[in-house]
Amino acid sequence: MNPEATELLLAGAQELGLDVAPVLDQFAALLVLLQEGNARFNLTALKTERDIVLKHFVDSLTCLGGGHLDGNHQVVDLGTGAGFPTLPLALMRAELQFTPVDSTRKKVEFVRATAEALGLQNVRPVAGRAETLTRQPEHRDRYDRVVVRAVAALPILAELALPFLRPGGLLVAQKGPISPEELRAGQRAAGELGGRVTEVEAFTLPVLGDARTLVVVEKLRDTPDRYPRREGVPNQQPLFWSAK
Ligand SMILES: C[S@@+](CC[C@H](N)C(=O)[O-])C[C@H]1O[C@@H](n2cnc3c(N)ncnc32)[C@H](O)[C@@H]1O
Repeated sequence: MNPEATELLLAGAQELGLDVAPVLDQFAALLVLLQEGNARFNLTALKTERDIVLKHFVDSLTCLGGGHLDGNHQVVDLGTGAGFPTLPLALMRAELQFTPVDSTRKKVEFVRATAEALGLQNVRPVAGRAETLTRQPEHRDRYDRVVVRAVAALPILAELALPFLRPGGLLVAQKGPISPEELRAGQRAAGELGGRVTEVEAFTLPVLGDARTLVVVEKLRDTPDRYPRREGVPNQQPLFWSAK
């Protein structure tokens, strides 16, 4: 990792109250693996070290804000893509057990190989769509937390994520700015699925100052059996929301 990127990672994490120094070598290794992976199969649009450090690594670490992931939790990362936020979070929090999920097999294989290369014991990737995985007993009502970054609008996330959670579990959604309409639809969808939006916290990304929102949804009771609807329907017909 070049000196500027190293400095930005340390400073960005510090702004979040985190010290990445003990795992700096692993972050540097992750950067190389990501760039190699990108050269083979276009995994992420971010190519420069500066962008990867700020918009993938530091951005992923903002999921630790508010302490919602503190503890020994089983965590699904819904729509992990090239491993975000799972990989940065797993480097920082050995006590969290991650199940990154993605419908694209080549991305899941990349995350598996990368976690192994980094020596991460707490990452067990799974390929599949959330709509189908949450119909399987080993994934339904099982997890303490779902984290998600940059996957879908809140009503869609609620339908895809809440079935993974046990009652009492939390969905922690890291998003850009959220419109009042999306939030209202998300609140109604959460209620329909057995949950409740408990927190909406606007903040800015360290160094860059981009607007972000952390939305937390608590699962209060079992999700009705009719959810999630079949593959693709949550995206095509989001609950309580027609804006796309
Ligand atoms: C824009 S990418 C975001 C990736 C990553 N979370 C990040 O922040 O860089 C969205 C990912 O979600 C996955 N995805 C979308 N809908 C999904 C579903 N229903 N089940 C599983 N994965 C899904 C896609 O395959 C894609 O890799």
